[in-house]
Amino acid sequence: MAYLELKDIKKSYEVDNQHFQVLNGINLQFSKGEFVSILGESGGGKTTLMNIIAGLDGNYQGDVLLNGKSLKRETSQQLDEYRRSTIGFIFQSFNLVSHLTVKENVIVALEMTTMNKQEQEQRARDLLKQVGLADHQNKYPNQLSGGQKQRVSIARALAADPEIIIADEPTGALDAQNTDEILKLMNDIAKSGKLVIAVTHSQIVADYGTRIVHLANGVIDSDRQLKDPFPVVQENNSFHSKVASSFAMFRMAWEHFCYNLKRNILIMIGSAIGIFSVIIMLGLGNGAKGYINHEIYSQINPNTIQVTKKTGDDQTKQIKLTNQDQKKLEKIKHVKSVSKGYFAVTGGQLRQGNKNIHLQTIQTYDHTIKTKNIKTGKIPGKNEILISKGDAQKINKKNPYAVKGNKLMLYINAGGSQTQPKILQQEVTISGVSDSLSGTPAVISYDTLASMYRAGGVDFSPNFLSVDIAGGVKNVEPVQNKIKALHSSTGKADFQITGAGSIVSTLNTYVNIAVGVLTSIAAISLLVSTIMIIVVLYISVSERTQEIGILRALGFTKRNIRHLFIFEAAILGFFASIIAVILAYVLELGINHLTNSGIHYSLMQISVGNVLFGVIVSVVICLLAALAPALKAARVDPVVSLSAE
Ligand SMILES: Nc1ncnc2c1ncn2[C@@H]1O[C@H](COP(=O)(O)OP(=O)(O)OP(=O)(O)O)[C@@H](O)[C@H]1O
Repeated sequence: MAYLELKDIKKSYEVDNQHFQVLNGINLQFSKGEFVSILGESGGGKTTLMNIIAGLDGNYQGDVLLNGKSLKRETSQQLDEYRRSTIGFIFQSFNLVSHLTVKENVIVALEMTTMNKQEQEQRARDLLKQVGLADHQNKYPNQLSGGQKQRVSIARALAADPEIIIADEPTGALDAQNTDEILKLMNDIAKSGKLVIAVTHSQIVADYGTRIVHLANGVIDSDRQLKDPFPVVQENNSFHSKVASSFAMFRMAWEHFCYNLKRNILIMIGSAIGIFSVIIMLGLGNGAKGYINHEIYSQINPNTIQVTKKTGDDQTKQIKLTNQDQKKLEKIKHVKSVSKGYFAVTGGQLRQGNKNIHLQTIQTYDHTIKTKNIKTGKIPGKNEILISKGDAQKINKKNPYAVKGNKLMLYINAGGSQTQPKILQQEVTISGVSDSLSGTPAVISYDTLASMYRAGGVDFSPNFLSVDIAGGVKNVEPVQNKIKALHSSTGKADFQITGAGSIVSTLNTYVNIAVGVLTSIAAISLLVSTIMIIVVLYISVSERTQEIGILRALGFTKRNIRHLFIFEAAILGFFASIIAVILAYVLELGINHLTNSGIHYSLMQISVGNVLFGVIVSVVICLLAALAPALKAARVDPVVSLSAE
């Protein structure tokens, strides 16, 4: 049984509805150890026949049998495996991968074997030595002569130790001396027991082999045996072929990325601009939110909120809070303590000698008042009052903090009628001065105020409850929501949150909306970057059509090709995001330098989350952008791409 048999092979092309019959019933048998030259006129169908033998073209009539087994029934994956393990290619135009070195070009074929990296390196070195290129291993193809390129191509064809070497015009681009050297090498290959089939126009090449087959008008018109085939040598390889691993494809993607580094840097800068804009918008959002919170929290304690009863339609009505209300609030999760408070909207007066200070509002002490704002003195105890710096200046303009310890009369209007207002009075000592402007409430203890009302015979109940929340700011909003959800027996919501603390979350919501809008605007540049990446990857696929053809001819699967482009896109995306992050951090330094000297706050705060977001978005965008070009690359027909100009 012949090692390779062609049975009645017919092949035609359809162009513009016209039928071109190229092969019209080819019957041939080949054995191992033969060096067969196929001669014929130009356009006679020699390359077409080679593509069929090599399993690159499956669209023909008739059959190709390898060891009696039909290739016709093989799937696309099985044909990939056939090319990987059985076929080695030598092309007229060498078809080396331009961005890989001589050694890497040989290793490409070894990526599809069970050899480890070290063994691959060793075999590539041995093969290059065998073809006389030991000293040129690290050169790129464009640094080699034509003869040298063809030797690399031979070394690559031999790499996976295939049984059939197919050479399409192997000496077509070479001078006489190089032709002779390449023919010797091919003869050696046949001598080693392999089947060498060479398509040629050259009689010199034909005469070198063991057999000449002549093709004319789509049929074999002569088949001449020149010499006996070389004897078959039994070899037992320590390796066999396999599908290239994803890691191998990643390495190839990385090699291509490095080879085109300058161009890739420009692409990455382009795509980094989009990610950069999004990261700085998010960073500014964090900063703005942080600044607003910082400003509010520097005045109030965020972990204490003030709760009042809902007044219904009558806004002027004061609603008293009861012990029962206090207990209700105390039961809420994360509530540390609830204390009574009173906010006297009617205000009052402080009088010292002939000096009269009008107090717009008086509030009982609770933890919303930050002790760090008390510039001198302490929080007010029994019969003491804490006043603002603005009010203290009305007593001692030059040295307002010196009023601490002064005794004054405090008058509070406790209602009554227009003609007979009920004025309560008490001598109080200034316990301290807070660093706030006039207009902020003067503060006394709840007990002091309660005993003033009692002494004046006026009914007194708290008009707000002050709720201390445990576990930090994160618990404030949940507690606020629970309080707002408490209902009275009539089914109406009972409580409302007052004071500055209640607006923090509202403000944060507004900032989040503003950041969202700005980030969406920044995302437009991200969209532009994405379109750019898609265009670049499409161009890259077109540019690399021939490389894809070479890889497919070597036995790389469609999946391998898809991975190659996807990995390259992922590498682009990752490094683009790194550039974006570096640029964003540099801008952050600059902006914060300015804002720190202006408002004493770092207005840009890029978080680790923002960086991760940028990296992930960049990689995902590049992967999505790569999807269509990668699929296009995988679909490229190797026969068409190998003949690509
Ligand atoms: N994809 C194709 N579509 C249409 N016609 C094609 C295609 N590929 C090849 N042909 C035609 O088939 C015929 C045989 O081409 P082939 O390349 O096999 O010839 P060849 O014998 O190798 O020629 P040469 O010696 O000039 O390389 C030619 O007429 C060519 O124009």
